[in-house]
This record gives sequence, C-alpha cells and structure tokens, in this order.
Amino acid sequence: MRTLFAYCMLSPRRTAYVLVALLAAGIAEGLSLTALLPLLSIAVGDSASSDMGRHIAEVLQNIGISPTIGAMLLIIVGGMILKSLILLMANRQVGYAVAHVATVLRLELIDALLASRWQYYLRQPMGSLANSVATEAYRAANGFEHSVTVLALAVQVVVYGTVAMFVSWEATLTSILVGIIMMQVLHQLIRATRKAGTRQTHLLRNLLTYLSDVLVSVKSLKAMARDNVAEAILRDQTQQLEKATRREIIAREALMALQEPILATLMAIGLYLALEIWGLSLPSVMVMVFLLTRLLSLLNKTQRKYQNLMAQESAYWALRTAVAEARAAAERTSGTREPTLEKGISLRHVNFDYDTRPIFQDLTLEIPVRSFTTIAGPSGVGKSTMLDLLCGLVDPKSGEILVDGVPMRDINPRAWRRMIGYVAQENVLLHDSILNNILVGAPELTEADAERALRQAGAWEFVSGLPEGLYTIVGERGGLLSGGQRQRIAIARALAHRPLFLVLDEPTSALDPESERLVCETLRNLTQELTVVAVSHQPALINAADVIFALSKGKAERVQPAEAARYAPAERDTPPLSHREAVFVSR
Ligand SMILES: Nc1ncnc2c1ncn2[C@@H]1O[C@H](COP(=O)(O)OP(=O)(O)OP(=O)(O)O)[C@@H](O)[C@H]1O
Repeated sequence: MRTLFAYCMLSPRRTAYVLVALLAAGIAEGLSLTALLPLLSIAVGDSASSDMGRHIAEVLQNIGISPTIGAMLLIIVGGMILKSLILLMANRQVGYAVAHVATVLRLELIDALLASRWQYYLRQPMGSLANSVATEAYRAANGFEHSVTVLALAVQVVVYGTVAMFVSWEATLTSILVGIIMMQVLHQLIRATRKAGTRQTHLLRNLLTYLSDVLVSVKSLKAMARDNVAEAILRDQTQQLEKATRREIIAREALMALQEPILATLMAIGLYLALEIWGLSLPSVMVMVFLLTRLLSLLNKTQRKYQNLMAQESAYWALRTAVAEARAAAERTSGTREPTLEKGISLRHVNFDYDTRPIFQDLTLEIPVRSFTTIAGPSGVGKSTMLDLLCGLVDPKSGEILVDGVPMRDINPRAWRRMIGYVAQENVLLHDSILNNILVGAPELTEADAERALRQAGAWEFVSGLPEGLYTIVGERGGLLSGGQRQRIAIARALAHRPLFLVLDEPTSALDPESERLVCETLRNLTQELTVVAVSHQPALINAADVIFALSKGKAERVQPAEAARYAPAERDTPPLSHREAVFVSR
C-alpha cells in the first residue's frame, strides 16, 4: 500500500492520466465483447434473442440506422477500429508514463549524486550507481505501471461491485467475501515474490559493484592469472541471482495456477449448496454464478498485478534510499560571493582529519597569485587532500581558507571551481575522441580552444601526428594511449576553459624527461596569466616552482629545491590505493 501511494505521489498528474487511459481501455474491451454477439445476431436478423440485442436494435432504430447485414458489419468493423485506437492511445499513455517515471528517477539520482559532498561520492561503489541508474530505475518504472494497473482494476472492482449490488446484493457480498478469503489464502505467494524481488535487487547491486571493480582491474588480474578467482565469485553471484529469479517465477506461476482451481472449487461448493441444499432455482443461481465469476476474476487479476508490483517495489525503494542518502550528503551551498583571484590564497591554522585520522594540524601557508607553487612531501602526508581543500571539495574542520581575503565558505563554490583547471593523479579519459575528452561537453568551447590547450600541454605534436588527429578515439579509460599521452590530454582538458587557478596532482609522473621539461616550461609560462599549484615529487617540477612547500606531520614548511628533493621518486613509498581500486591493483 505504501508503495502504491508512493508511486501515485511520484507524479500525480501522470498517474491520473494513466488511470483514465487504463479505465478507458478496460471499458472499450468490455463493451466490444458485450456488444459483439448482439450486433452479430442483429446482423443475421435475430435481434429478439437477447435483452442486449433488443436494446441495441432500438437505439439503432432511434438514430435512423436500419439493421441490415451491411450496416451491422460496418458498425462491428468501425467499433473494432475505435477499440484498437483507444487501446493504442491508452497503451501509449502507459508506456510514455513508464518511460517518464524511469527518467525522473534516473535524473533525481544523478542530480543528487553530483550535488553530494566529495567524501560521500568517494564512498559510493561505481557499479552500484550504474545499477541504480540502469536496472533499478527500469524495474522501479515497471512497478509504477503495475501500481496504476492495480488502481485501475480496483476502480473496476468497485464499479462492477456497485452495479452488481443492484442485481443481487447477496451474490455480490458473497463474491467479495470469497475473494477476500482467496486473497488471504494466496497471500503467502505475494510475500514470497516480494522476498525474491528484494533478494534480486540486493544481488544485482552486489554483482554490478563487484563486476565494475573487476573490469577496472582486469588487466592486472589477467596478467597474474587471477581472473579465475573473480570469475568464480561472479559465477556464484550470478547463480544466486538465478535462484532468486526462479523463486519469483515459481511464486508468480503458482498464483496463476492456483487461482482458477480454488475459484472452481468454491464455485462447485456454492452451486451444490444453492441447488441441492437450499433448493434455489437454476436461473437465480446462474445470475449469482455470473456475478461471482466476473467479480472474482477481476479480484484475481488485481492480485496478480499486485504481485508484479511486489516483485519490483524493492528496486523503487532502493533507488529512493540512494537518492535520500545522496541528498542528505549534499554539498554546502551557503556561499554566495563571486570569487576573484587577484591577491592570493591563504590557509590559516587549518585542521583537517578523515574521521579519526588527523591530516593537518594548524596548517598555515600562503599561495601567491600568478606564481608556480609546488607541494612536496612523503606519500600519504596529505598533498592531494590539500588540493581538495583548495578546490573546496572538502572543508577544514577548523581554521580558514581565504581567497583574496574572503573566507572560502562565503564564496559560491561552483563559481570558484569554474575558475579552476584540475589535473587529477589518476587520469581517466572518456571512451571518446581526444576533442571530446578536452571539451567534455562545454558548449562555449571550440576546436580552437582544444588545439590551443593541447599546444600548451605539449601534446599537439603527437595529436596532430595521429591519422585522425583530434578525432582519434582514445579507447576505454584512454587505454589506446600511453600513460604520458593520457596525462598531457588531461592537462589540456584542464587548460581548455582558460582557468585562473591551475591545480595539478602529480602532473608529470608518467612523462619522459623531455615531455616533463616541456610541461614545466608550459606551467612556468602560464604563471604570467594564472596561479599554478602542483603536487609533485619530481625534481623537474620542484626546480621549476617559484614557491615550494614541504608537508610533514600535518604542517607546511616553505623550503628550497634541495630540501624538497628528499621526496624524489626513488624514496617514494607505494602510493595508497584509491577507494575505487581498493579491491585490486589497477593498471
Ligand atoms: N576520502 C578519504 N577518506 C579517508 N581517508 C583518506 C581519504 N583520502 C585520503 N585518505 C587518507 O589520508 C591520507 C592522506 O591522503 P592523500 O591522498 O592526501 O596523501 P598524498 O600525500 O597525496 O599521498 P600520495 O603522495 O601517495 O598521493 C592517506 O593516509 C589516505 O589514506
């Protein structure tokens, strides 16, 4: 009931349209069946054999149509066409509404996720999100269709029941009582369906989460011949899913199979009681049988649709929970001031921790504008975290970050980030062309912007040498390019929109010395127009910087290149695995 109500509230207007459409379809079906035989008998000149036939013949006479064979056949064909048209419109309305509900649910989740805090987003398994957007939204939307159908059938039951009351209230009340008893007897199967549906939702989520982790790491797994372990787990999960699907199927089919025999048995008992024990007349019993059958078939149909709804409802609630959680973790949007970057960025007495793990204590530093600042420090000290603080992706627990003297919390975070060009440590490219990887859908950017950015990133030479140039497809996660080429395309992406603040996390870790020299030169030249902050252990980037900070024990100290060189790659620990790669070592 809660699900039924929730679905109706999701889009009350559409629910009403679909309800009307389904009722119209029901009426059209019912009328066509009821009127077909009388029309045929009128057509063959036998209108007096039934009440309905006489009534139809009268109506035709009144509107001036003589009941000839030709006229009757024309009416039958016309009626069929009209019925088909009504069904087409009704089914179209239902289909459109289902597609709309799926879209609404998908967009709600996507919007909520993209508006959530970075920390929350990091903890969401990618496969689970993909599953929510694809499978759960689809199942949930089908649930919407079933719920409106249940409503439409319930309306039909009420209407039919009310009409039947005037014919025989005893028969109608008996039918309702018998229907309720039947529903109760078979309710166990509805419960089993709901349980199987919930299990499927849970298993599908796990399966897709695990599968996406495996696919991200498939190269290293194959190289170490460990893919069979993943395969065994995936096989087991898939088989469990099959079991849950089987349970749902058996519960559904059992309901179908049991409804008719139970109905027939109850009918037989009723007929025996009426004819043999109470001695009622056959015509009055036949009326009761007719009412009973119609009403109970409608109730049975309603229960079957309700069962379908129960199979899908868990997908709907799983999706709703995901949206609610993402919304609860929404980013702060309190800052309204438009940012400027004319003077500099200051971190004052900043404290930051990940839950219980302290990262910065009383961190204070100044980043001058139009300069090149490098942040060095041992692995795991918090360099990437500092970039996250600068971008406003995470907030300090205490202390302040000031941009041109304005506290970051007062600044509109999206406006601030629009001023930033960001190059991440792990550069994941889209499976698309180089051009689209640089423009990433920004309508204001052109091919000329991409070319300029590629030149700035020292990548134009290799891109223009490719047979398809900017239109070369980079493959899954950029896998058709070398690590260095991917890195330069990521730098070009960060420069395409002419940012004022360029933030780079290990931007040259995959470059050869010559490419690294070119990128350092580019970054130095860029400081005429913008402020550059790079995290790096590479001597070339450290030497190219105007300002170097070494992070250690939660604090920052301004140092000279020679001191920072202590963090050169030879001394570097194995970098920590990102959360997305926690299961396997990625390529
Ligand atoms: N989202 C997170 N939640 C919890 N802990 C985190 C999170 N991100 C990073 N950490 C932990 O915080 C510490 C600092 O991480 P960070 O990535 O900032 O280090 P880093 O100096 O950039 O390391 P590296 O040079 O190896 O990239 C690490 O110990 C890391 O495990």
